[in-house]
Amino acid sequence: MAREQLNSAAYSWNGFAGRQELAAALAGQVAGRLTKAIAERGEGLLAVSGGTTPAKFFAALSAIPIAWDKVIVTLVDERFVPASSPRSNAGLVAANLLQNAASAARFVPLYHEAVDIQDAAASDNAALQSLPWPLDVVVLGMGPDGHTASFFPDADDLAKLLDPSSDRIVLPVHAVSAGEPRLTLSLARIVDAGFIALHIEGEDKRTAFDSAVAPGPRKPIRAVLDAAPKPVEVFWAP
Ligand SMILES: O=C(O)[C@H](O)[C@@H](O)[C@H](O)[C@H](O)COP(=O)(O)O
Repeated sequence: MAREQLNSAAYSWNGFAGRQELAAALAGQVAGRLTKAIAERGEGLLAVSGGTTPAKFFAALSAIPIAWDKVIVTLVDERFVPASSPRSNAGLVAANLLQNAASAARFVPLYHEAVDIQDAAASDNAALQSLPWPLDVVVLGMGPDGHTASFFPDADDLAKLLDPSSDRIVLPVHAVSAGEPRLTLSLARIVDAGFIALHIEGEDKRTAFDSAVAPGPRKPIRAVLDAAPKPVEVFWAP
């Protein structure tokens, strides 16, 4: 497996020659971590991101025959739209990950009808308390602006979203650059995960990542790297 290993205290770089090779490798890692969690505590808790990057990874993971009936899948973040919307991360996960062997998993969405995003976040926060925290696996994406989850640089209350000591599970997000209002897991819950992967593809994302880890104004992805108690595993392909 042709991969480029670059390490630092905050992250471990796993570079792949192609996106399909990355998808197979990341899916294997995630499946292995979930299987270990199931062996150790009887269940596995996985949070995945949406967007345009994860589809190949989701398809590869969905086909791996682990004990999916003991896996709970939720979202790192969600747009404030119903699952029927083409913008829905729940819809993306349903169509690409909760298929094949993985169709046996339990899915916990973030979106539900609510008066506004604050109400939706508050009821999510209550509902998700009962999940078997901490996350065993979280798979993050990243935008060219260095956002991850829904930690957009122009978000209202960004400091609250990035507070590593927050006791919140789900927070509301208002950010002009995000498009619609968002629901996001807090940074505190994300960095508490047993395995933190960052899945990025393309030269623009590599440039954005290199910029985010270089000295200079701190971008949201850097807040995650800084707060994570163990190196974040970065998976990248051109
Ligand atoms: O809801 C979302 O959009 C994601 O959770 C978000 O954090 C995503 O990972 C990045 O925006 C990258 O998105 P792309 O994969 O589309 O580049």
